[in-house]
Amino acid sequence: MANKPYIVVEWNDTESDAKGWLCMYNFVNHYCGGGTRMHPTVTKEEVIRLATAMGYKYKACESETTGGCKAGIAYDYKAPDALDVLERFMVAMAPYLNAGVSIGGDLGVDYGDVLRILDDIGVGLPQTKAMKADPKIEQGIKNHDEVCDMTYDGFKMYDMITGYGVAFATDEAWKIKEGREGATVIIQGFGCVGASLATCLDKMGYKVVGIADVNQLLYCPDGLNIPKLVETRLPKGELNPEAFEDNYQKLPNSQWLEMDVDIIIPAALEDVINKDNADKVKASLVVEAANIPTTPEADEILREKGIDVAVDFVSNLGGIRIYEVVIFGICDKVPQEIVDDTERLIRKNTRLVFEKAKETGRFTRDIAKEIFTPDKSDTPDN
Ligand SMILES: NC(=O)c1ccc[n+]([C@@H]2O[C@H](COP(=O)([O-])OP(=O)(O)OC[C@H]3O[C@@H](n4cnc5c(N)ncnc54)[C@H](O)[C@@H]3O)[C@@H](O)[C@H]2O)c1
Repeated sequence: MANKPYIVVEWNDTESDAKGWLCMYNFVNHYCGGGTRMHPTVTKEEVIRLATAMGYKYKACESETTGGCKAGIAYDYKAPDALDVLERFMVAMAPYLNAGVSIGGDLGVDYGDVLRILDDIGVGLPQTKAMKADPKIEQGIKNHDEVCDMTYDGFKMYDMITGYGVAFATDEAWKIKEGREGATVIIQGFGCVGASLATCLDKMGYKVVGIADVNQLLYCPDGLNIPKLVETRLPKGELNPEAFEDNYQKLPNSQWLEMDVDIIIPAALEDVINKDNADKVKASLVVEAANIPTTPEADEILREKGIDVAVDFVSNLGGIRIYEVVIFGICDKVPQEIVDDTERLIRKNTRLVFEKAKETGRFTRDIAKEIFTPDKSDTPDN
């Protein structure tokens, strides 16, 4: 059983005060994958927790080809030299990237920028030697380039798949809990994940009554007009006040988790449900769209209160599953086929966890961690 990260690398920028870490939690088939985040508050511990979650996520993703990793840079992603910092970090990490450590985007880092820098510094899409020699993978990479440009329900595939997957996890968990039709939902975050998640839930008949972004909690007990809010959304996932209707209330965004609703979904930042606020949660289901949004202390409070948690590494695996199925040729480059595959997998895994929780009365995170324990690491390619 892998319970410690296999490799952690630390980096200090020579041109700025940026600092960064690459944590390779485990290699499977000499390969691992995960995102890169940039934020002033990133720490080594956070990167390790995120990489650990990636290890569990690839296991839940049924991957036989990839382990989990994560990169994090402590720097302001809005700074004028943020992309230069990202490039210098990736140059420093190139020996690992060249050996099959595949890093993508995450909070504050755009996947397109990562792909462009990887090309510029001569790495290309990170692969092991065996992958580079495999014509099927070469074709998979070409297919992946095409899939990145495809759309589904008006969203680019990568901007859609994680949010839709979280919506499927929500629906499966809610049905097993025998929750009422038209349940009310509040989402924290309206970026890539939050906007597509709200769209899919709205289409499935859930009533999205609140959305929190960096500026406020927008709340309406009768339900928000999701298509309009999505269509008018501002860059960086901000709600557009021009789309607000007269009966909408603008509340402080810290109130997102204490409103009287059936389901709350953190889809923005880490550690937002913590020891200082977990006792205020009134919902009976928390669905984790963000990575590590609940601290271990908050978990204890939710467990005591009998609140179920659909955990991050099961609910939000859409973004890594799409990469996996396209690169390794599991799905054709057909948007509906890719969405169906993600839906099948996320519903199946959510069902496994929630049915066992119902049967045993145990906490969902404990069950999920048992079922999806990552494999012990093998080595990087050399
Ligand atoms: N993008 C993906 O495919 C993907 C996949 C898996 C997990 N995740 C995780 O989901 C989360 C969101 O990712 P994203 O890609 O949607 O990010 P994003 O940058 O597109 O959007 C972030 C959203 O959070 C909001 N926000 C920021 N600070 C806030 C605050 N204090 N209160 C309320 N809202 C706040 C922003 O206004 C924005 O709406 C992250 O934890 C990320 O790691 C993303």
